[in-house]
Amino acid sequence: MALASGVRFAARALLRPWALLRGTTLGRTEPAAGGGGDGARRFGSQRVLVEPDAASGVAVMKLRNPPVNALSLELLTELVISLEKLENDKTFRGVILTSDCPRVFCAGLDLTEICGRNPAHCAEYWKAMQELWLRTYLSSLVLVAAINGACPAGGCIIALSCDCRVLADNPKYRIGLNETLLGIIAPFWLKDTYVNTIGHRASEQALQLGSLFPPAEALQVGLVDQVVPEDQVQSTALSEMARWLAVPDHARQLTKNMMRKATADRLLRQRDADTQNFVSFVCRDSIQKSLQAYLEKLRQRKG
Ligand SMILES: CCCC/C=C\CC(=O)SCCNC(=O)CCNC(=O)[C@H](O)C(C)(C)COP(=O)(O)OP(=O)(O)OC[C@H]1O[C@@H](n2cnc3c(N)ncnc32)[C@H](O)[C@@H]1OP(=O)(O)O
Repeated sequence: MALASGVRFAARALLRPWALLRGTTLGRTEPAAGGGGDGARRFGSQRVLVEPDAASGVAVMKLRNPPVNALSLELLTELVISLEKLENDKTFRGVILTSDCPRVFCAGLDLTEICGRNPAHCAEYWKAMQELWLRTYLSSLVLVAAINGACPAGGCIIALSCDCRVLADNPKYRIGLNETLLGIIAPFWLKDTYVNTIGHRASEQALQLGSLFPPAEALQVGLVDQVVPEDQVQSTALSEMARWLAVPDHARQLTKNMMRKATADRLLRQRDADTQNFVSFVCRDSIQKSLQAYLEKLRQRKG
């Protein structure tokens, strides 16, 4: 029965991707009425706005932590809770992840969470980052990243954990794991996610150079799946979502798990060691100095 309804839904969505827009504010400038159409009720938290559309089974999850969606401990926690809520509600089959902040999808780790902080806080923070990656990378939902702004480091990891990525064609919106430029290194599970997406040689080079790819290069290296004009990112993400939802959930979910379980298990087997490695690394004086200098440089630039 579920399969039949799943197929029926998919046919409808494939014919009219815009049908998925119903009840969301996507494509509309004015603030949505209280709850959108079809009884959809927006929910979320201070830093994550969720616009569910029960009729389509698709929710839009917007990061809303101005000015740059830096991954604070609160944002990490609220993202995990919002995703878990949608996964537990069988009405929903897909989530589009996007930004509510102009020009930035997500600026990566909130550096103030690890600069000048004690080891206990750094450990708590890193566990939250691990949890978000595990939740998104292994999600039973279809996750489509609608990348409507800059997407460095931790932001890139969130996008890479999705099933596919649509990037706005703006040369300022660069994407990549640029950790080495801050004097830090990506942990193995970020490396693994990169390798699984763009291959070993491309990852080896991009990780060492801390490459931030402009849209055309990101598409060429396979870091994103589509590059479209900025005003088409959300509609393209919806069309892509319809393509993925045309597949019966059970078969797609088992296949996703087959493809990703080994990578996730590597972290699950050594999660405490990974946390200890992170804490001992970032709490080194030399690394603290490097991060402080980077933050200072950021604060001095403008625009
Ligand atoms: C040890 C292993 C860890 C591996 C895992 C992940 C690593 C990381 O994620 S480290 C973080 C990497 N992130 C970056 O390198 C991005 C840094 N930010 C930028 O490049 C720009 O801010 C960005 C392109 C995202 C946006 O540019 P603008 O729109 O011009 O904004 P501003 O640069 O003016 O920034 C506004 C405001 O935000 C502060 N900011 C920016 N990024 C961060 C951040 N990641 N953490 C904390 N704060 C950040 C910036 O300093 C400005 O602050 P104010 O001057 O106080 O307004």
